[in-house]
Amino acid sequence: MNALVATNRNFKLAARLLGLDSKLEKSLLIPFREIKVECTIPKDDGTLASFVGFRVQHDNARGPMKGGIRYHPEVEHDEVNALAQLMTWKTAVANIPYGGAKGGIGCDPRDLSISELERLTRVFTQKIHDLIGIHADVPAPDMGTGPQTMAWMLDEYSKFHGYSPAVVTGKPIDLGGSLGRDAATGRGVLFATEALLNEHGKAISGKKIGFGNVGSWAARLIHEKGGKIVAVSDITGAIKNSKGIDIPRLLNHVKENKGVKGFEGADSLGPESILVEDCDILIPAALGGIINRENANEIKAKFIIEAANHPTDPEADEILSKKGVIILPDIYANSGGVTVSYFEWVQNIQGFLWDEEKVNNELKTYMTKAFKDVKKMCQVHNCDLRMGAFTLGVNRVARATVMRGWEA
Ligand SMILES: NC(=O)C1=CN([C@@H]2O[C@H](COP(=O)(O)OP(=O)(O)OC[C@H]3O[C@@H](n4cnc5c(N)ncnc54)[C@H](OP(=O)(O)O)[C@@H]3O)[C@@H](O)[C@H]2O)C=CC1
Ligand SMILES: O=C(O)CCC(=O)C(=O)O
Repeated sequence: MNALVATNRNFKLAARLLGLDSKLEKSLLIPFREIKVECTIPKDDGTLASFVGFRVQHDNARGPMKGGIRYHPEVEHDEVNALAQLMTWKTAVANIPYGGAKGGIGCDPRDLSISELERLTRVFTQKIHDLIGIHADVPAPDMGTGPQTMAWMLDEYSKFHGYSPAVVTGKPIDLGGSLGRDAATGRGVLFATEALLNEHGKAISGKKIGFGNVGSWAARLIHEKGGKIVAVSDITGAIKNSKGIDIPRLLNHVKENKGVKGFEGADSLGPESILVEDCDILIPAALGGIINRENANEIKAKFIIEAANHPTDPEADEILSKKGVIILPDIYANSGGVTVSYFEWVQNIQGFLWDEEKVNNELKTYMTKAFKDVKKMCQVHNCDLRMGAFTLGVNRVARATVMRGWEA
């Protein structure tokens, strides 16, 4: 299912549960601003290459718009719109003073050299610099981007506006990045998983996950807590060891080989079959829409923790719910990244650096509080965790919108 259709469907279900006025519902759904830019760069061989870049600013009722920048071949209009909308509800669920945005460039970063990626990032920043800003819209990394991308964005933005570290988060530490941001989404996934399992009287045991920034940090931290990771995948392939994968050794292998493929100590798997492997907890941590009506019936996990954004189609949601599978939704489960981005922004504005322990403790406090808030909405509306999170987020944004004078 198209990502925007799926996200709109979840929003509308939440709006009905909340009894939102239909005009307010429509206004909350329509993005504040959609930016589409052409980015042409000279390649290293002297030829020109053109790419399309997007920034969708969905809503700013609760504060500056916030969300990552994705470099991936599948980046397109509807997907970026859906991701921007999810950011609006996510920042509200986390109860941090932001709205939502998302951006990206349709490109395969694996096919571009470092200098080509730098030129592309600088051209993109030149095209959007007057529409982002510390109190307007604050980008961060997402798939295919990282601290280096944010360093280039910061540098290019600062040429127009003066040195402004708080204009992006997820920066290198030397440029004002926060300790703990790199691990934050994965650490938040761990805290979210613990909160859910605790409620069900269980402890961390077997899992499987994608293996980028979020997936590899989640795997590392869950492994440290005694969890058994039985299968992981990335773009190079999927691997499995039902006795548990040696995660520290796998992390070294990935560093040296740029992927999980060829890891000794696990068998290789078809990329599709990883989702339906026998395990207690499934943690999708890559692309959207991978759990759908084609595979939902085959999933054996009892819990799904959505580290990725919108990994589960609404049709799959229905099938899984009938099977009794419990899904911890993206707008709560992966909110650790944007929460520590908020801490980074606060540190930059104050010109003060927190130690990592403070970052991690604050993150745990926010994640625990958000879990309780989501659960409360589940009780009020007699709904599942996804609708609990959506009603929580949408209600907070709706209230802020009305208080700011939407009626006028
Ligand atoms: N970074 C963050 O702070 C946050 C990220 N998220 C979400 O988490 C998810 C992962 O993001 P992040 O870890 O940052 O991104 P990364 O780019 O670090 O990792 C992405 C992972 O997905 C894999 N991948 C990419 N394309 C495919 C494909 N076609 N098939 C299978 N695997 C693929 C990559 O493989 P390979 O490494 O081999 O390319 C990699 O393992 C995304 O949904 C993102 O929106 C959510 C909240 C915050
Ligand atoms: O850290 C941020 O600002 C945004 C992270 C993000 O893109 C996400 O949560 O999906």
